[in-house]
Amino acid sequence: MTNILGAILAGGQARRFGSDKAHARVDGWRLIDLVHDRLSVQCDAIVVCGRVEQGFTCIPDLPEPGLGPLGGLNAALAHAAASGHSHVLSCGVDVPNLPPDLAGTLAGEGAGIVQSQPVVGLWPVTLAGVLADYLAGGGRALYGFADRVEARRIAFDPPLLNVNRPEDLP
Ligand SMILES: Nc1nc2c(ncn2[C@@H]2O[C@H](COP(=O)(O)OP(=O)(O)OP(=O)(O)O)[C@@H](O)[C@H]2O)c(=O)[nH]1
Repeated sequence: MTNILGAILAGGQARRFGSDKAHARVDGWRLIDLVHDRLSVQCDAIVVCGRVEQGFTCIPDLPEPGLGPLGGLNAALAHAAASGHSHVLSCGVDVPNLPPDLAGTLAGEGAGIVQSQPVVGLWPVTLAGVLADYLAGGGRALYGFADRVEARRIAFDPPLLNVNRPEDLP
C-alpha cells in the first residue's frame, strides 16, 4: 500500500506518566523519535498531531484541542485528504514496539478500515467527513468511532506495548 500519511498522536497530558512521555527514553531513544522512525519506513510523510515538536511537521488538533486522540486523528485525516494521501496510519507517541510492517499487517486484514488498539489504526481518508460529524455530535471515544465505521480490531503478537506509567517503559 502506498500513499500513507503517518500520524503520531501526541497531544495528551501524560498525567499517569507524570512527565513528558514523548521525550521519555527507551534504549537511549526518545519515544517520539522511536515512533517516527518506525512509521517513516512505511509512510510517505509523517505529521505530529496536537503538539509542537522541533524537527517535525506538526499540526493542531481539529476542530480544537482537548478532544482527545480523535481530535488528532481528525486533523490527520483532513491533512491527508488535502495532501493527496489515501490513508492515515495513526499511532500514539507511547507505543515503543511498533512493528516495521504495521501498515501491511493492518491492510492485510482485508477491510479498508482497521483498528487494533486505541489510537493505532489504518484509516482511509474517505472517513474524514464521518469523523468530523462524529466529533460535532459530541463523540469522543475512539472505540465508539471505530464501531461506527465498523473498524476491525486485531491483536498483535507480541502485543503492542502502551506506555502509560514510568514502569511500563521496556
Ligand atoms: N493529538 C492528540 N493526541 C492525544 C490527545 N489525548 C491523548 N493523545 C495521545 O494519544 C495517546 C494515548 O493517550 P492516553 O494514554 O489516553 O493519554 P495520555 O495523555 O498520554 O495519558 P494520561 O494523561 O495519563 O491519560 C498518547 O500518544 C497521547 O499523546 C489529544 O487530545 N490530542
